[in-house]
Amino acid sequence: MDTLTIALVGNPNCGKTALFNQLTGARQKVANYAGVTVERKQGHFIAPSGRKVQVLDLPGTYSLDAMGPDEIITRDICLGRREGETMPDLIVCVADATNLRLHLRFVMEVKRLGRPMILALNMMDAARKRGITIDTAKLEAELGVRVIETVAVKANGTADLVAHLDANVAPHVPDIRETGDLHGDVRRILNAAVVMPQRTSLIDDRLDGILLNPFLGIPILMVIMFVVFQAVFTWATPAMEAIEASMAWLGGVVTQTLPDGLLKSFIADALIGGLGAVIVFLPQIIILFFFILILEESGYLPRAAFLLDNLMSKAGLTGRSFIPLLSSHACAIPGIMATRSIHDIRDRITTIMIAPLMTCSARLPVYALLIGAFLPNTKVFGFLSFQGLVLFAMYITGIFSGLMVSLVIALFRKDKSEHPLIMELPSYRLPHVKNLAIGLGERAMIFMRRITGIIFTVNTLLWVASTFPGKPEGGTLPNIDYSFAGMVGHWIEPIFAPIGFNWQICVALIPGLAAREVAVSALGTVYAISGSDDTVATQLGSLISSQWTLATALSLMAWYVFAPQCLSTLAVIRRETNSWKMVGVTAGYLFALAYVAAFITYQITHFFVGH
Ligand SMILES: Nc1nc2c(ncn2[C@@H]2O[C@H](COP(=O)(O)OP(=O)(O)OP(=O)(O)O)[C@@H](O)[C@H]2O)c(=O)[nH]1
Ligand SMILES: [Mg+2]
Repeated sequence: MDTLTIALVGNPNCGKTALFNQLTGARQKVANYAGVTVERKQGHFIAPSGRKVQVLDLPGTYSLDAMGPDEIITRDICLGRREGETMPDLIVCVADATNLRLHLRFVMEVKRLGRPMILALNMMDAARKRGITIDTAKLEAELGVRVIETVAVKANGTADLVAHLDANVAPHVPDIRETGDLHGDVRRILNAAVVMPQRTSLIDDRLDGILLNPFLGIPILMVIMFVVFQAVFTWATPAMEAIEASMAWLGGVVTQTLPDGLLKSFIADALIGGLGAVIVFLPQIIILFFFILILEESGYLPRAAFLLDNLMSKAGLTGRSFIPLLSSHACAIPGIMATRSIHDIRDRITTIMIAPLMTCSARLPVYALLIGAFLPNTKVFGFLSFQGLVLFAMYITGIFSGLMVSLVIALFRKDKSEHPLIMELPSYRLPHVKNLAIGLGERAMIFMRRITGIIFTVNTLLWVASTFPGKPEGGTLPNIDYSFAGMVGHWIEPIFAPIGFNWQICVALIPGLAAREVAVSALGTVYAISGSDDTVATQLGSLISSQWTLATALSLMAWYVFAPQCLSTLAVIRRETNSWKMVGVTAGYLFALAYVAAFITYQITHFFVGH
């Protein structure tokens, strides 16, 4: 069968990726703000007749003027001018039906390319709900382009589009009747084909009146963040206890049934003690992402950017840095990739350098372990979880440090030009329960894949290094003290003694360089191996709380705010900046800050608490 290649182009946030996912069954990130997609993505589907349709999803652009790199890339791809890229047989221009005034301009620009195209009039559900009536036939006639209605977030919302692509109609090249007056053309077409309701979206205006209110805006933002971290601690408890209990049960079974030896040690110490220590945090990760996904879909996030713009520009950051920094709270890697939308190179470098300071979800297990083990589970004012408050403070510390570092970088900058924030505020939208469930399932899968992938691998290596060469004749200490890992731990301990880290933490920090949560599994393994042979340490929290001082725990938390304990982040910095020097500078300053912050935290706590 023949293959049809189509490219999805359009303004940001019109639903290209949602359409792409719906067509191809992919799971690319969709969110309700501009600039979500930063890399071209390819996929395909087989239409009912057996025809293969190759689909290309592109980053959104506001125009095709050769202004910025994104615009040039999109235009070149449409025209088949890009090396290694086949020219699409058909351009599917996607437009948001609720915002045609803006989006039609882009359609007209695509038309001028003189390539075969159709218009996917997306978000028709939202347009109908708002009382916008669009006469598709008229629109088609006025535009001279085939128009197909779509709802990219509904199961069969793309049926018409698929049928059209399948029908093997000869691709139609629109007639270019240049009037030269884009505005005039758009106005004429809108007048002919679209009837807008008297008032557009009362709900949006009302909500913005409250959420963007100069006095209420920031406090509301604070309350929202606050609630998120409260929920992470309070809602997760039952599920976490259930996982802990099953780990303990499993540990019991293993100790009773397996004979002493390497296999038993591997299962009990590395798998149950090590991986089990991380898996416990799955419920908290899910709850955190539950809120992140809702915030992303609702359209609130760009409003938060608007509220914080003033603060950010005082710290020398541009408004464009907001979305990359925000994504970095899930993971710094997509965050750093999202900096591609920042055109000013120095702004971009600053954003890349501070992205690792935003608290990514891999830090959650580390913080949650330490907070849960060392800080009292008390209520403040009778209803606020103290542990939730501390977690909130950890996130704020990350953001605040990022702003401070950016301020310092700005001091060294000669060019003080400012870039005002120009950002479209999308409509508010209720998240679809089904999409939310799919999104959460995805996050759970990613977490489990990390556990069975990198965490398992690195942790197994650590178990080997902690088990061999084994206890010498007449050795009195636990096995691990004589192992390779134990030797290395004792060897580097003096470097970390001033910040209160014992040798076990030193051992855990090394595999923890691969990924942050590995430190938790590594501590689990190290303590499980050190423990007596007939019990399996399933409660890492209670174990460390009896062996470490508060000063050590807080110092390790401070360390984790800054330390670049993630190889993938460093690799992506190298890829995005194409410079090892940037990797060195970023890793260097982050390690230095980590050491200083941990040192200060340790010494101060030690001084006041005395132990
Ligand atoms: N109600 C409704 N919402 C939609 C529809 N299509 C997409 N959305 C929502 O619109 C928002 C933007 O969708 P995306 O697919 O991320 O948009 P995009 O065009 O890929 O955006 P960029 O990657 O930033 O260029 C998301 O909140 C989607 O859930 C639709 O047909 N109806
Ligand atoms: Mg997209």
